[in-house]
Amino acid sequence: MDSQGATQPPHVLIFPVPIQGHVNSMLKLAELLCLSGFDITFMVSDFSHSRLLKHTTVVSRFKQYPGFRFQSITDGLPDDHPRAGEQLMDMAPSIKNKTAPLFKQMMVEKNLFASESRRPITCIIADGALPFAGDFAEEKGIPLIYFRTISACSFWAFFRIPELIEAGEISDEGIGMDQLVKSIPGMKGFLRFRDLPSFCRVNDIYEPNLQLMKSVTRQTTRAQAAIFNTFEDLEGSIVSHIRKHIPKIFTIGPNHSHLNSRLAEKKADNSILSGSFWAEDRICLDWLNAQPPKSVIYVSFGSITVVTREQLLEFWHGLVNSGQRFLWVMRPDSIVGEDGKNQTPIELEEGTKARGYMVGWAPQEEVLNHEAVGGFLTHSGWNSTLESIVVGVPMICWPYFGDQTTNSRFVSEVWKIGLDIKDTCDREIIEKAVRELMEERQDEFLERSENMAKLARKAVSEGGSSHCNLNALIDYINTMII
Ligand SMILES: O=c1ccn([C@@H]2O[C@H](COP(=O)(O)OP(=O)(O)O[C@H]3O[C@H](CO)[C@@H](O)[C@H](O)[C@H]3O)[C@@H](O)[C@H]2O)c(=O)[nH]1
Ligand SMILES: C[C@H]1CC[C@@H]2C(C(=O)O)=CO[C@@H](O)[C@@H]21
Repeated sequence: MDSQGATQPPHVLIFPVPIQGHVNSMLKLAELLCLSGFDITFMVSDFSHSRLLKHTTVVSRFKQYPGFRFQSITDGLPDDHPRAGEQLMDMAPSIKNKTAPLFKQMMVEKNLFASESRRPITCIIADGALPFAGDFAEEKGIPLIYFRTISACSFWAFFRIPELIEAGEISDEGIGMDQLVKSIPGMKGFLRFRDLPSFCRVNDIYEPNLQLMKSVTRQTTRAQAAIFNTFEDLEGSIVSHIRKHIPKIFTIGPNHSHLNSRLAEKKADNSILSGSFWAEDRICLDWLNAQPPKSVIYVSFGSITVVTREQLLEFWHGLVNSGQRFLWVMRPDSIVGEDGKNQTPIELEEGTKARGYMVGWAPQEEVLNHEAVGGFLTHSGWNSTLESIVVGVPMICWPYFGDQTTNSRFVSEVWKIGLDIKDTCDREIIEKAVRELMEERQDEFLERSENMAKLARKAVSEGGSSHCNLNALIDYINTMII
């Protein structure tokens, strides 16, 4: 045992990219590790910290774990920066130039967050999209584990960018959108160019975001281990390809469901841990209570997607014309472009009054778990995808960017639990897809989705793959202080 003595547990620094989808899954990880008695310092941007304080109960929730602390740091962007849509990528240089040096300084000045009751940080679990955390860990000789908040399938596609470029599959001349991609083992025969992560859609292979994603993904291999928010029955065959490059991988997901399962085992309060950056409108649950089972399609495009008014109207017409009930999340900051002067057509207002309900932000995990919900029109963010999978809700995928274009192909072609309407935004296509998912092929989609849900729940129950892997991860982190 080292000089801190046998009594103090490992002290883990958890550091997500400060955006909703990354903070959510890493907060769940934090509570999972708190349950095993670890001390945790959770590093979060000032912006997301203030959102968490305003819209969630994280402070009282984590009070039950005396070894847990939040530490906030700037993301380098002004407060009024939108942090959504195309401007999201402004975060990469601002984190690199402003957050990274400050992080280093803070770690040194605060003596790796050591105090009388806590060891200095014994292990860093950093978001894999934060390479500077890896630089710091290497420089100081602190064990590093990268946590990937995206799916294994999209990570593997990102990982193969050098081979895709080498083979001319991402090229300055471009290849056909429907051309099958050959350079990704495990995805031959169904992955088309259009299903690659959206950063691959370039005319110039030196395009900065493509190069950034290429290097960010490849540097994952320098960590001692990686954690994926997925489960073996879902993505084990893809993970086995990644293991050839990163031998120690812990698949412990779906994290949100794993947390519920561990809390239930401990007979602790297993209410949902919300990390929402917006106020959750809980009245929509009352509206859902009044709807028949599996009759509502839930519509949400996550925290970053923005749509033009034109696109919004296509969705709206498609939903109203489908004749199905819908619950639609429209974030206050999610409509761009147009001047907003256009009036909403009267038939849409009437169709919405009759069968729809709109909110600014929903308690999504609860909504998806509600018996009235029978489908999810989603942007295919990885958390949303997993949250839908766990409760057996089939999806219509309308990916917006990044990993989502790959996730949606796996939903439709590999797991066959939904439809992929990427690269279209047309009221007739939307209407047809909604009818197909909610009526014509509902039984077929529900059957496959429910089977996958059983596998997900098995993975996070005692003896399941994710459950065993989390135990192994905890043992592994414990060995770091012996
Ligand atoms: O009304 C809402 C809408 C969403 N959510 C939650 O917000 C999270 C959204 O996460 P995700 O579905 O992953 O989407 P993004 O917010 O877009 O997440 C970013 O991070 C993900 C994880 O890396 C990536 O998969 C996405 O592509 C990236 O955009 C989920 O936990 C939802 O439950 C709510 O609680 N209420
Ligand atoms: C916001 C994008 C940058 C990082 C995220 C990501 C990752 O590798 O973690 C991939 O694609 C996007 O969804 C995210």
